[in-house]
Amino acid sequence: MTGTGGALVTLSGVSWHFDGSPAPVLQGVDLTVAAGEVVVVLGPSGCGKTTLLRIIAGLLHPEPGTVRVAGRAPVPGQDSAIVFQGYRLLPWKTVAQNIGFALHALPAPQREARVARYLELVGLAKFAGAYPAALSGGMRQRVALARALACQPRLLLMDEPFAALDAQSRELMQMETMRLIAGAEGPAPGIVFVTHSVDEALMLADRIVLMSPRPGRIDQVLPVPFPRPRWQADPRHGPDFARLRQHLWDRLRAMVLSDPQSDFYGRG
Ligand SMILES: Nc1ncnc2c1ncn2[C@@H]1O[C@H](COP(=O)(O)OP(=O)(O)OP(=O)(O)O)[C@@H](O)[C@H]1O
Repeated sequence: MTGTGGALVTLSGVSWHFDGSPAPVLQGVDLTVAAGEVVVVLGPSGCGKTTLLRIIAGLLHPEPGTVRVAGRAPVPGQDSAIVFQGYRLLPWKTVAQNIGFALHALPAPQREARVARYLELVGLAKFAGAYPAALSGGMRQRVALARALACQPRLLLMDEPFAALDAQSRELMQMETMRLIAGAEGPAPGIVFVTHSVDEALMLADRIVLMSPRPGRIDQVLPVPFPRPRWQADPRHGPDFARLRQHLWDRLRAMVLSDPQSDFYGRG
């Protein structure tokens, strides 16, 4: 799962300014993501993390700057799959239909076989015919993850996917996600994962990209050295975890307290 192979994603000088907004959201972002690498983007609220994901997905075109996924400008829905915080399942479709929704290009027998395989992988085979309303938050997020993985994307974009879950479900989903990705067919996808949680970043990332507030720039990039699978040799009680955690918190606190636009300005 560490970053082997060439760059899957390359961002060069990426900036973004919403029409009518007083300041740019992103400025001069340079970033690469290797095939199979997990890059976690961490930063204060409003620093442009979701905007960055939308640019990598090809939903927004940077101005100025370039983005390449596997060597070309990204095509939405073709070069990546996205998992959102709010699941975005279709309530009128069953679990199986939701997972198969993006697989319409496959002939029916192949589509059904693939849906069955991913239902099995996320442990929801018994719920194939259920509707999202009948599922818990954790189960819905597993369906959303299965739907994304079933497309066998080379790039998986995850936008605070577990933020709405309770603490136990959140930790189980972090663990499950790493297991599912390792167990999915084909080469492991590159992952760009957005979060506010320092601990989540440290448990999931090969590298953490720490962003500064408005306009969002890369403040620093930290390699995370803990071996995988991380829930077996749990690094959370070791001194290296505590040191990295402290470093990230100190930096986040300093950036937020010195940001004149932050609600916390002047409290430091
Ligand atoms: N469509 C839009 N038009 C104008 N401004 C926008 C639009 N979408 C987002 N913004 C603003 O751009 C900034 C960055 O938004 P973005 O959602 O990318 O940040 P974020 O880091 O993901 O935020 P959070 O951590 O709170 O989810 C915010 O100030 C937001 O209010």
